Amino acid sequence: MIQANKYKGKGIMRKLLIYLNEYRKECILAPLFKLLEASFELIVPLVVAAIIDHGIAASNKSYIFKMGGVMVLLALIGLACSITAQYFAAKAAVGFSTKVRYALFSHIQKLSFSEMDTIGTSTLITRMTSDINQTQSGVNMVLRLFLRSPFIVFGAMIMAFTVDVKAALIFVVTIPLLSVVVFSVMLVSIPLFKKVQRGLDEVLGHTRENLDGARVIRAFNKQEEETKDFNESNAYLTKIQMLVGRISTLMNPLTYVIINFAIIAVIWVGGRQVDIGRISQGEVIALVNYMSQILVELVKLANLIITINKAIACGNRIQEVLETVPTITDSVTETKKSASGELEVEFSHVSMKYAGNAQDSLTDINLKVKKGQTIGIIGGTGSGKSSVVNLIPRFYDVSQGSIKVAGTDVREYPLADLRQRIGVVMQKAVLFQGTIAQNLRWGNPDATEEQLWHAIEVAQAADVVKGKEGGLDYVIEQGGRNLSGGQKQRLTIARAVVKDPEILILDDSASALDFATDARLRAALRNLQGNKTIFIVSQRTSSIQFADQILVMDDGQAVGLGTHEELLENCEIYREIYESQFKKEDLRKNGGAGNV
Ligand SMILES: Nc1ncnc2c1ncn2[C@@H]1O[C@H](COP(=O)(O)OP(=O)(O)OP(=O)(O)O)[C@@H](O)[C@H]1O
Repeated sequence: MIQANKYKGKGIMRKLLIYLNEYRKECILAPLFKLLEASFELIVPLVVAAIIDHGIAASNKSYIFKMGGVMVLLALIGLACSITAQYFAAKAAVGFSTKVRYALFSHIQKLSFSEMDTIGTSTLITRMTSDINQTQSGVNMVLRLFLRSPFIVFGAMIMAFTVDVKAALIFVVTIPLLSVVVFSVMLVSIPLFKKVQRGLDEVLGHTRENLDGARVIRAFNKQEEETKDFNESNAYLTKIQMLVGRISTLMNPLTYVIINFAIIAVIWVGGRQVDIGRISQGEVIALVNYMSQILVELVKLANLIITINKAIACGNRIQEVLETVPTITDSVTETKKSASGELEVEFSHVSMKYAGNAQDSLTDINLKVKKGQTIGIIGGTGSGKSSVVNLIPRFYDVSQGSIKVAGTDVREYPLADLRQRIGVVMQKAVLFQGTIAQNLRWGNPDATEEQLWHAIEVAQAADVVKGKEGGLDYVIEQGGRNLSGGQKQRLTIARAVVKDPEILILDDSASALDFATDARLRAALRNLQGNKTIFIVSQRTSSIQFADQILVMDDGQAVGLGTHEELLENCEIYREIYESQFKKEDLRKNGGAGNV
């Protein structure tokens, strides 16, 4: 379940239906043409009756041909109506799904990290793809069949009454009986269809996870186990689908038994009416035809209701995402100017809890960072280092306390203004399909080639770019898959430098760099123009030991704050980390570390 969701369950899919507003004309014309088609269909049994009574009975060939022609004409008009209805229904349904897809995509862009964490990427992909497709076919079917099928059922009954009241009474008994069978089968199938849907979701989720982790699966030789797991969810899906299939197949024998009995009754009653001269033989055939039409339409109606149910379920799931209120909103339109003094970033009694977590991930963090300072953040895995820096650009919001950037609370900035000041290099290096130059210009579309090369030099990525065919024009493939992890890391650092932010955050982003390159990177960052404030998150003391201040994190708490020397003196955790690594570095005789 989506936590931030404010879905109240009322007005099923109502919010989605506004996306049909622009297609009102199509929503009226499609059912209208379907009704026209149905009206012509209802005339056909009468034409057949006329052919039997006046053509065959009187061996009047020209009459048979004439009425045959009428039947063909009726069929052609019906076909034209049906195609027109299909055109309007498809136009409305496709237009609807395009708009919903756009709305959903735009809404997802507004969601903050917190909602993205809670909903999950794979769920969002399902909403964007199969759920929208399902609602699209629901809208299409509703527009075409929702009026048509009941119209034919009642129309055929009324036509039967115009033929003969006594025989038509059989319809009055048969229709409810048929309805009970058809709708009972439908009622049993609907929950099973929901299970099928869930089974499909599971198979889809399994496939996605497997494809995402294909390399790890092979590396760990887990292909067989994965195939076995997949088979299990696939077998479950097959089992449920077979069950639904079996129940649905019950519908045919049952309905045909009822219809055949009804037809026998019609022929019997009709025959007697023919004997006493009240109706003709052709009219008896017309009654039989009407009975068959009713059966076909009731079955269509039951399928339609199943499709509607599925569409509503999918529509509600889409609506849930659309109704998820972003926790971080961009309500401020103008940055309030405050006297910042010399402080660039200030944490005051900051605590933070992730949605769905029982405990705070950060507790009472205080930190004052002056303009131009370099801050190192160190601590064990899961100690809260990334959480600290993620609060500065408001990827998440504090639960308590406040964070100020240049003297103003981060919540009082328009988000774009705040994030424009900050360059973030995330732990996971992500690049997008396009040339290296295009990727580097993400934060500054007007950057000159000279600026790009400067940033590349700073990020120690010159060898990477020069080594690629085309240099800056080298095309990075989707997800940066034609680059190594370290190459990606360097390019993401260069991308942040091109943005020329006031505050630069490097979240463990030099982990793939060797010590010497890491040291050169830090020296280059220090020499950047514009007195930048730099946050370096790292697990390596060598990466942060020459920072102006070092924040030591442990289990969400700041257990130390000071310079390297001060911390060695009075912070046990820092000392432990340093000593454990210092010895290793010493053994390796790595002279590159710590020269900044
Ligand atoms: N998106 C999230 N949702 C829920 N809990 C989270 C989320 N991100 C982090 N946490 C939790 O918050 C705590 C701090 O995580 P954080 O990522 O800040 O640690 P870290 O020090 O950066 O770790 P690492 O060095 O391994 O990256 C951890 O216990 C983690 O499980």
